[in-house]
Amino acid sequence: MTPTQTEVAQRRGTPEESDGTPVISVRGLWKVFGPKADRVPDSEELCGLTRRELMDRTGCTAAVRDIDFDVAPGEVFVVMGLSGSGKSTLVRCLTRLIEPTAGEIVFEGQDIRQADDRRLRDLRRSKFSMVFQHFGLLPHRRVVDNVGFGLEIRGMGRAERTRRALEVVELVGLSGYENSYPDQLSGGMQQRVGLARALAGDPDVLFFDEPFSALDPLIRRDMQNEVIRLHHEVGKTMVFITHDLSEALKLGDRILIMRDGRMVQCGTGDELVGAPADDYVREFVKDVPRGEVLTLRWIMRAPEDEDALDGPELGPDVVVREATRTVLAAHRPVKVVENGKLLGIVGDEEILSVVAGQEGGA
Ligand SMILES: Nc1ncnc2c1ncn2[C@@H]1O[C@H](COP(=O)(O)OP(=O)(O)OP(=O)(O)O)[C@@H](O)[C@H]1O
Repeated sequence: MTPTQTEVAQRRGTPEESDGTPVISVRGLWKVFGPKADRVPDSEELCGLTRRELMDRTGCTAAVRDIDFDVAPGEVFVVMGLSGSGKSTLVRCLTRLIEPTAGEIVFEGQDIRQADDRRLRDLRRSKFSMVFQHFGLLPHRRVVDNVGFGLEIRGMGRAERTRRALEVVELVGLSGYENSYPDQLSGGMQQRVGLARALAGDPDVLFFDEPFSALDPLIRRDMQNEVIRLHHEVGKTMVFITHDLSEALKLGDRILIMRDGRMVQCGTGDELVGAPADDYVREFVKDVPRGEVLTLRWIMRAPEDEDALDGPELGPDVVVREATRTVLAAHRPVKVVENGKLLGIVGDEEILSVVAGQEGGA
């Protein structure tokens, strides 16, 4: 499934203000499984081996290899890759559910790798929340008590946690089901309980590990829209793992593509589609409808002497599909303008070449 025009427009409409300080900053992160794993990141020779060679030589698997990235406040940051590319390991390293082998993960000015048990417990209880594919709901507890479970562990009194739980139950659209038990709910509804539970403690960062993979396509689409809606409402920073490109494009402000433990490219959806870093990414994005992802910035051209410059104006970040009607109706080039400055022009030819799928890309 590809994102619809409205969904893309919705995403474009959620810029988050930021002072430029990342919420999470990852540098040189490695996770190597196997004997004497520590020696791998330090050895130029071992780092140069393929996965297979490394396994044969050392018995080790480098699940995450020398990854760097920053997550901005309020951003939906997607980690995407095929099965076995290292997505889960990477994201579990961020909260130290898996101990990284090397590298740095800075959160609130501190390297999470240096955190002692107490700090780590505090981070997991009040700063981070996870939503997994398997909902992990407690079967003998009602929805409201499942949602309030984390608050109970934190020591919050019954009345207060029930009040908070009911608030988030409403937020995720489960009002009326507060007193149901998990097995009385559909898969999609159970995942809404999982979402509510993750939101209840008002965390700084929500981590999603393929949360919707087990849901059927229509419910999955609903849940994706739900995440977009919740993100609009609560503006939380989210790190979302998926192996599904259309899900990544629909949800992600930026997408990090992994292959064999390495980062292949990290960028916005239009950057991945407009300028794929290599053949691997190019192959990944080749079926994406370009008009729904590329913006005018990618297709505009410099005006020439004979071009009329009295056409309508549009911003460079308008998605091609949304600009099509304006451009085709204008009978003269549309000016792409940012902060009063003419960046370029777009005419019928540029639009049609993308919509017809002929535009060249990188
Ligand atoms: N505990 C472990 N011990 C040894 N190797 C592991 C361990 N956990 C993961 N791996 C290996 O690390 C690599 C990355 O696995 P990971 O589960 O992170 O990938 P993934 O992209 O999340 O895949 P999937 O989408 O199938 O979950 C794989 O080759 C996997 O076999």
